[in-house]
Amino acid sequence: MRLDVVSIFPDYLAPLDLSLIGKARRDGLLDLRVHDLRDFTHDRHRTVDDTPYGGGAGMVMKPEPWGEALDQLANAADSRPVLIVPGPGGTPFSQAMARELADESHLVFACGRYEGIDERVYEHARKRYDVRVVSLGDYVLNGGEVAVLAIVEAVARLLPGVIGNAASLVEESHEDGLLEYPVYTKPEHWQGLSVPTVLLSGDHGKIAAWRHEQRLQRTAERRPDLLSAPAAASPEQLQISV
Ligand SMILES: COC(=O)c1ccnc(N)c1
Repeated sequence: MRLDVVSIFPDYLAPLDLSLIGKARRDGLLDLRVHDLRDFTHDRHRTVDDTPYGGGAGMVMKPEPWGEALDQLANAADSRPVLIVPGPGGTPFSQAMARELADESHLVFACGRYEGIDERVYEHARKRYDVRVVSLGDYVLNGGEVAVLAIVEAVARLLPGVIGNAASLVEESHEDGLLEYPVYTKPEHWQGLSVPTVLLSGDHGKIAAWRHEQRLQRTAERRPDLLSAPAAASPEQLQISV
């Protein structure tokens, strides 16, 4: 997968050089390139923003640098890329969206700052990209970079070979509509607290059943909305106590 990120703060994306994502890049599983938007300006001050038409507070990102950057990246694409612009007014990001994006061959991320990007950039980009505005939740950030870090990690970890043991992707929260079960490791006793005995039994059937029950309990307690989704049964139907 090819990923391009355009930002006026490219150093914000440095964490993508670390850990499993960094290893995936070094192993050639991920072709991730970060670009400085100011490299697509041509004035002495490398200007990327200006005052908003119609007045109002703050500054708006100018269309020319974005247009040049996105045209250049589209020219480098083998197929129609997906352009993801993180923003509070976007489609809520989800594990399902992460899985969908993991099947794409080329993702381009535009990190907005200030009061946002001139709307004509979105219109222009739609000629060559599948444009999607994506939100991490109902809150506002100063820029799209933090959201890009989250989205790239959620997507990249689903790519073959990125996570050493693909089995660890199974039964994760949201993978099948339920939250994950509680996990334990040595020591068996700690601060007067012990590991549930079923996990020491060696009975894999009982352990699997206990873990599934725990997932249902946790989901009912923390995210009952997931259980009320059409695809899932209700707690009563699942015959669990809440
Ligand atoms: C500038 O970007 C944001 O404020 C943003 C991006 C993604 N999700 C959000 N909830 C906010």
